[in-house]
Amino acid sequence: MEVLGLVALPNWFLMIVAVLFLLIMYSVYKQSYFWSLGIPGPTPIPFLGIIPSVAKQGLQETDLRLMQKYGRHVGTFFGNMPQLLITDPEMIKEIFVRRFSEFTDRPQSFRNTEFFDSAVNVAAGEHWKFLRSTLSPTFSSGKMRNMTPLISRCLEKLIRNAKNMSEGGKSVEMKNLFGAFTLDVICSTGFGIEVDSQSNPNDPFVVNARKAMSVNIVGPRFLLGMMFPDLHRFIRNISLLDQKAIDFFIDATKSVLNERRKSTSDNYRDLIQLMINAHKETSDKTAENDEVLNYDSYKKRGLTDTEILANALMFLLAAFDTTSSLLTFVSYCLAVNQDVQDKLLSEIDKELGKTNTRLSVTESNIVDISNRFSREASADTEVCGVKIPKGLDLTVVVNAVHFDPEFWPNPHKFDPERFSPQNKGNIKPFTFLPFGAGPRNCIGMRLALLEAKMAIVEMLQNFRFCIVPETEIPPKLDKGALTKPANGLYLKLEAL
Ligand code: HEM
Repeated sequence: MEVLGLVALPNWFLMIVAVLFLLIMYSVYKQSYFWSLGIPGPTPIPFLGIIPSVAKQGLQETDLRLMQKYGRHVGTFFGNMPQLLITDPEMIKEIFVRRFSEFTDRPQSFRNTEFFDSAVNVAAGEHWKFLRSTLSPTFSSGKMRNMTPLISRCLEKLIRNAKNMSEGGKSVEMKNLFGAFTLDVICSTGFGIEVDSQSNPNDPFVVNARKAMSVNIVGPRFLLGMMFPDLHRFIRNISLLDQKAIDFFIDATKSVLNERRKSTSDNYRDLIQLMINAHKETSDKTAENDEVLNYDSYKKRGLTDTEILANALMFLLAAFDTTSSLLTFVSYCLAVNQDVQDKLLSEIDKELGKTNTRLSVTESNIVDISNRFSREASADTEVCGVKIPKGLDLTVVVNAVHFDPEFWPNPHKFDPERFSPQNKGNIKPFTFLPFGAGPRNCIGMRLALLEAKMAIVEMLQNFRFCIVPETEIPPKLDKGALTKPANGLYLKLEAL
């Protein structure tokens, strides 16, 4: 074809230009979303939105910059997916607690293959209410206490491995050490399977667990979903996770289920057994969520095998990296702040043997292991004067709240005293959100805190955490959605 009678352009070239033009128009149309709502935010890059900035600076840094520049609610695009980022405690309270019934579900982009629709963190509407009410008693304080013998066995392996790794004064990579421990704990408390991840890294359970957990967040399937949100329902059954590893766990869980159904023993204390028995349990009445949801009224049947399989897998994925990162940062903070380590040791000596030991150090360290958590608006509405259309992804930026000097004076100081009984009352509501907020907060919080506290106490009774020349201060953080060290975290474990 000739253009203005001057140059002859091949048809294929014009076709490509036309397709590109249409694609850019599609993206500009999608990304005009926040302009029409009058919500502030950066000018999006077609198709990519904030992805280039996340790839370059990491999610945490990008979020912090956006919130500093645009305020407590910012309209952004992850690819072509609109996300309203929030750090306003009033807005968080409205969405996550007061008007929870209008914002119950997680955003569409959260959905993986159909199999995972049966997992409590993905399930929607009435199905989520049923799953949450049936699974909640599984994580009650009493059930967690029953799990302590399982955790104690993993602690023995942790200490043995820590001794081996630190032999001859060698520095120890803490994420690796605690990663093996948390994997042992979730295999044992979740599936009733004993592994020693550190000593037997080739155990098929360990190999597949690691594969299942290494999600490439900026992989092709994820990017395609973000750039073309309208295609989501067509591509959703392409797994975001390593399908072979997932299949391994489905088979392993199926055989545990079959064995349990044949067994007459009532000695099993793990999550699989608790899920098999879940419908017989009543809710933990002390749980704040029960007041909001009246969980017992939703429990109408037992869990199906698919629901047990999907949730067992989800617990594995949710428990591993989070708790091991928490432990890694606790050990780092104690190594850098020897005075706090001394104080904690004397606290442990005083409290040991008592139940419910307060370890404010652990609490202060869960600050932002999960950088973000989200809900979806079920209808067009308005919150705190901000227009929210149906389907919008509302995401709390946890690290921006936790490092906000207006809520946390001197936010980068490691100061566990902020969480002491005397000071706890000064914390502004909805500014401390390590496990999310409202009835859909982290269901595994008690298990995570129990295992983390037990591990810290045991480690401190055997070692002193010390920094070495390889210790990165402050540690460079991974660019993804979870706060973890980018290059590992090296410490010396001085035997006591
Ligand atoms: C330090 C460790 C952990 C941290 C920091 C953490 C953090 C979180 C956060 C921020 C959420 C989102 C809450 C919301 O949307 O309001 C969440 C949800 C969830 N967590 Fe955890 N978590 C941890 C450990 C665990 C463990 C050990 C398990 C299970 C064994 C677990 C299972 C879940 C599940 C199933 C959900 C989804 C709940 C639902 O949608 O109803 N987490 N977690």
